Amino acid sequence: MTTHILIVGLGLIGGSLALAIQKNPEVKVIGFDTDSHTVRKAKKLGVIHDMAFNLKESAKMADFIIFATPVNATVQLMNEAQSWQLKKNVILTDTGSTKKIIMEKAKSLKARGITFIGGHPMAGSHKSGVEAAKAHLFENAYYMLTPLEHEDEHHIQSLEMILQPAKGKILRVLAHEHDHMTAVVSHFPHLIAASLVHQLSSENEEYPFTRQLAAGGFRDTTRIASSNPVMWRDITIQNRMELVKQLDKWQSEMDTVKSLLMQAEPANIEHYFSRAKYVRDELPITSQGAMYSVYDLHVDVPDYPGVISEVTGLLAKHLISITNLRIVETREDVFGILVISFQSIDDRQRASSSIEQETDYETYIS
Ligand SMILES: NC(=O)C1=CN([C@@H]2O[C@H](COP(=O)(O)OP(=O)(O)OC[C@H]3O[C@@H](n4cnc5c(N)ncnc54)[C@H](O)[C@@H]3O)[C@@H](O)[C@H]2O)C=CC1
Ligand SMILES: O=C(O)C(=O)Cc1ccc(O)cc1
Repeated sequence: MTTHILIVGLGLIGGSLALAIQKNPEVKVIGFDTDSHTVRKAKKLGVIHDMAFNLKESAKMADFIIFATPVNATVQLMNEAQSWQLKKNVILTDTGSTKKIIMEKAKSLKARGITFIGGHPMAGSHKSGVEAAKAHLFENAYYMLTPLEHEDEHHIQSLEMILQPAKGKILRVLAHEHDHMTAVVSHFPHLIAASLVHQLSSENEEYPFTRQLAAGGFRDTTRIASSNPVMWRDITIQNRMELVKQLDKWQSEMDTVKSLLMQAEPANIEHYFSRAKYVRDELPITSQGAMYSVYDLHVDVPDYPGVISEVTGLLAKHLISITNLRIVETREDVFGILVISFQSIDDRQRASSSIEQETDYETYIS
C-alpha cells in the first residue's frame, strides 16, 4: 500500500527530505509551498511526485505531514492543523531548528488526538531553496527527534522508518535539552558570525581596503552569516532565552580575554589558545557543517601538477563520492599530503583500496 507523505515547505531541507524519502518505492511524496513557483520547480526537478496547491485538501489524504518551513511559520501551521480534517493515524513532524515552542504547540494537537513528533536534522548549509536540495544531505548527520512524553512507541518507530532512507543518525532528546545544545553549537555561533561581519562593515569608512583582506580565517568563521535571514530571525526569536544566557557567558569570556591581553603575559595567552586548540581538535566535526560526521583519508602524494585530478579521477571511475578535499603541507614542502573526506566508512575503505591498488600512493587514516 502506498504511503502518502505531504511535505510543507519545499526549500533546502524539505526538498532534500523529499528526495531522500522517495527512495522508498512504497512512498508517494506530495509537495506544498506558499510559493507556487517553488512547487512547480520541485515537480520539474523530480523532488516531489505530486504538486499540492490547496494545503487543507491535500492534508486530508496524508499519512505523514512534514513541516519544513521557518519555525514561526511551523507554529502557525500547527495552529491551523488543529482544524484540518486528517486521517486517523496521521503523524505530523517538522524539521525546525528549535523545538521547545513547537513541542508546546504539539501538546495542543495531542489534546485533539493528533500525533506530532518534533524533528531536526542537524545538517544543512548556508544555501536555501529547492535548487540546493540534495538526497544525501542528511547522510551520517544526527537527526534529532523530540517526541512528547508518553508518546506511543509505534508512532515514533513509524516515523523513524519513513526517515530511514535519509540515512541520518536518529536520536531522541527532550525539547529543552535540544534548544540548549543547539544554542551552544549552532544558534549562538550564528549570532557571533553575523556580529563579526557587522564589525568588518563598520571598518569600511576609515579603512575600505580591510574587506579585500578578509580571506581564510574570516571567511571560515563567518560563512554561516550568509544563511537565510528569515530562517535565522525565527530561530533566534524562538530560542532567545537560551541565547541571552550564552551571550552573558560570552561577555564574561570576553572580559577574561581583555584582561589576558592587558596583562600581556605570554604564557597565559599561549595557554588560552592551546586549550582552545585542544578542544577544537577533539571535536567530531569538520568543515562540512554542524555535527556532520565525515571520514578522512590521507593520501601521501608527491607534489607535482595533475596528481589531484589523477586521484579524484580514480575515485570518480569507481563512483565514490567525496565531500571535501584539501592539501596539508608537511615536511617543508617535500610532500603534499592530500586529505579527502567521505560520507561513510565504506566509501573511505573503497577509496583506500582503489588508490593503493591502482597507484603507488600510500593511504592512511589519522
Ligand atoms: N538550512 C539549514 O541548514 C537547516 C534548516 N533547518 C530548518 O528547516 C526549516 C526549513 O529550512 P530551509 O529549508 O533551509 O529553508 P528554505 O528557505 O530553503 O525553505 C523554506 C521554504 O518554506 C516555504 N514556506 C515559508 N512559509 C511557508 C508556509 N507557511 N507554508 C508553506 N511553505 C512555506 C518557503 O517558500 C520556502 O520555500 C527551518 O525551520 C529551519 O530552521 C534545519 C536544519 C538545517
Ligand atoms: O551551514 C552550516 O554549517 C550549518 O550549521 C547548517 C545548519 C543550520 C541550521 C540547523 O538547524 C542545522 C544546521
